[in-house]
Amino acid sequence: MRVLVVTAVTAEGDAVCAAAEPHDTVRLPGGYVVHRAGPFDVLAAGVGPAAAAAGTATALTTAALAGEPYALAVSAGIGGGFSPGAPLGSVVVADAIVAADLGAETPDGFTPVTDLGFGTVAHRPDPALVEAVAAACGAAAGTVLTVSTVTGSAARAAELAARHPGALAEAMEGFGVAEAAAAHGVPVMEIRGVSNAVGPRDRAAWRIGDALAALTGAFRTLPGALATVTGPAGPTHHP
Ligand SMILES: O=C(O)c1cccc(C(=O)CC[C@H]2O[C@@H](n3cnc4c(=O)[nH]cnc43)[C@H](O)[C@@H]2O)c1
Repeated sequence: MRVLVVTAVTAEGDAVCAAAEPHDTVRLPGGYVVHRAGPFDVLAAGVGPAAAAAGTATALTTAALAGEPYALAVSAGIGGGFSPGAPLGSVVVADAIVAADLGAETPDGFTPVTDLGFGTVAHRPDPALVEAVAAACGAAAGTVLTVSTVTGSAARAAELAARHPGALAEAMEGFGVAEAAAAHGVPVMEIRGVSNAVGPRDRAAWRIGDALAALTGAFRTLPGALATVTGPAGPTHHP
């Protein structure tokens, strides 16, 4: 069973690869480079949902055309944590991957695109998979928001928390990975090591090293957790 892991940057990809035995590197169309370690094919696709979707779609399409489709796509990296549920250095596993700013501003406030009659704003990973992975790595499970603008104020953090009561973290790629995975009928997950608090900008308080170490720890437990839910064949694939 092979798992596609999509990160934004190389440092996050390295943290995932550190959890498994590295083997080779594969080049994909578009200049993408996939580092293979244990069951993980790790692709640093760039920052933001569009880059994540483009990279994920390229990897999934390449694998499908080769007759070796992925069993699971995982969006992984560092992220901001909502207090008090997601402290710095902890891990969050998404039970919902939600595009928090995909919509329209109206006189009554933000309106998601789904309320306007089109699109999708949420993907929900398999609950059994979420539960098993979160339990194995000691993570909290909750909504992970995908934003195109990093939250930098208490007011915006409060607005997001009010609109998404189950939100534990925010990052910038999960929804892009999930959209591409959904288009290919491939199950999706999102796993974040918490590097900073969602709220007022405070770069001195970031704990990127701790978040990356937590990510490595989570990926060490992932193969065992997946096996308990799916068996050796991996999650159900819907071509
Ligand atoms: O300059 C800032 O104030 C700032 C604050 C947080 C994150 C950034 C980034 O440019 C990192 C974006 C990168 O890392 C993920 N990430 C990490 N923390 C957050 C967050 O609090 N909100 C959204 N994304 C975050 C994200 O997935 C990107 O890949 C700058």
